[in-house]
This record gives sequence, structure tokens and C-alpha cells, in this order.
Amino acid sequence: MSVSRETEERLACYAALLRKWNPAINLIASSTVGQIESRHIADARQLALLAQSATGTWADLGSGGGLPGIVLAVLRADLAVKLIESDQRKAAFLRTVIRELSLDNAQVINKRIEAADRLEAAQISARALAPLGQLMAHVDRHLRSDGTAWLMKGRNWQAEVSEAQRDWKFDMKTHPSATEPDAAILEIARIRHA
Ligand SMILES: C[S@@+](CC[C@H](N)C(=O)[O-])C[C@H]1O[C@@H](n2cnc3c(N)ncnc32)[C@H](O)[C@@H]1O
Repeated sequence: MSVSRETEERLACYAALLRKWNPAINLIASSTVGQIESRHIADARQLALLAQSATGTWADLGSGGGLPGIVLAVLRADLAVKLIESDQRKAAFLRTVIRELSLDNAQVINKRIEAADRLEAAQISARALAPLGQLMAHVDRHLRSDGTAWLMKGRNWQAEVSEAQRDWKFDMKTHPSATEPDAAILEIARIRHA
């Protein structure tokens, strides 16, 4: 995805804020601070590329330091991005990023996913939040019936899918991760109880 110089500058500003705040509130594993651009931001950029047809509201569940939600909001000014994050200090960080980057299309919801008002989002993302079986209940609460969930999973994703299929039915396409061998992005729709 080719982006403007202004967009690259905003992503660089976001990376700088992650570096500045990480020692105090542990937004990303300290061992990966040297890989903010090559791993964390790149991970979110590949999602934006896959989800090019996204429109309307995008909810990022358990957004933490804003991955992938903040990057999506920077790359896609046309989307309304809702960042659900229960931790107050991380929510304060996200508000700071939104202010510093003038991200008019992003909003923080400082609540637990299971307590937040239903969002009826057209798209949902989640990265490093919970096993797929648990994620399904979160997604089911906030996704529109015709919406798509983009779930970023590690190398154990196949076992998670098998476990989730005991309780849930869903349509799924898988996309190999460009940043981590054996990891995958699961594109999931038509979620219903098994
Ligand atoms: C491991 S972090 C991942 C953060 C980010 N998505 C990333 O990839 O870097 C999980 C985040 O989800 C938040 N979280 C966990 N359970 C939650 C819940 N039920 N409701 C809202 N936030 C939750 C935690 O506070 C934490 O910031």
C-alpha cells in the first residue's frame, strides 16, 4: 500500500510515542521495542492491505498500545475506528496518540469488551487478545451480522480453530502472516453458535 509522506510521518510519530511510553506502561514486549516498525506496525499494515474493501465502523478489541487499531486509523481516514481497551493507563496512552496525531476518526472506549455497548461494527480486529474460542463471544457481541472479523493469530492458530469450532460455526479464509512464519490472519464471517 503506497501512502503519503504525511502518513509515514504520522506512523513515525506513533512509533516514537510507543518508545517513549513503553517503559512506564508496557505496551509491547520490551524485547520487541527494536522491531516497532518491522514487526508491530508492519503487522497492522498488512491487515490494512488485506482489508482494503473495509467501510464504516472498525472496532479493535483489546487495543493495548493501539495495534492494529491506531495504524488502521492512520492509514484509513475514511473508517471510524473504535479502540476498546479496559486498562486505564493504556486508554490514556491511546487518547494521547489520537490527540498528537490529530486522528479525528479514532475513539477510545475505556471499558471491558463484554461491558461496552454493542457496536454493530462492520469490521473487527483483535491481536494477541485471547484464544479464538473466547474471541468469538467478543466478536459476536460487537460485529454486525454481515460484518467481517480480522483476527491476528500466532503459530498455534490451527488448534485454536479446531477448539473454537466446538462451540461456533463461521466462514473463514486464512492469510499467512507476512511478519511471522506460521502465524496467520483469520478472516471470519457469518458467526453463529454451533
Ligand atoms: C496482550 S495485549 C495486546 C494489545 C494489542 N492488541 C497488541 O497486539 O499489541 C491485550 C490487551 O487487551 C486488553 N484486554 C484484555 N481483556 C480485555 C477485555 N475483556 N476488555 C477490554 N480490554 C481487554 C488488555 O488490557 C491488553 O491491553
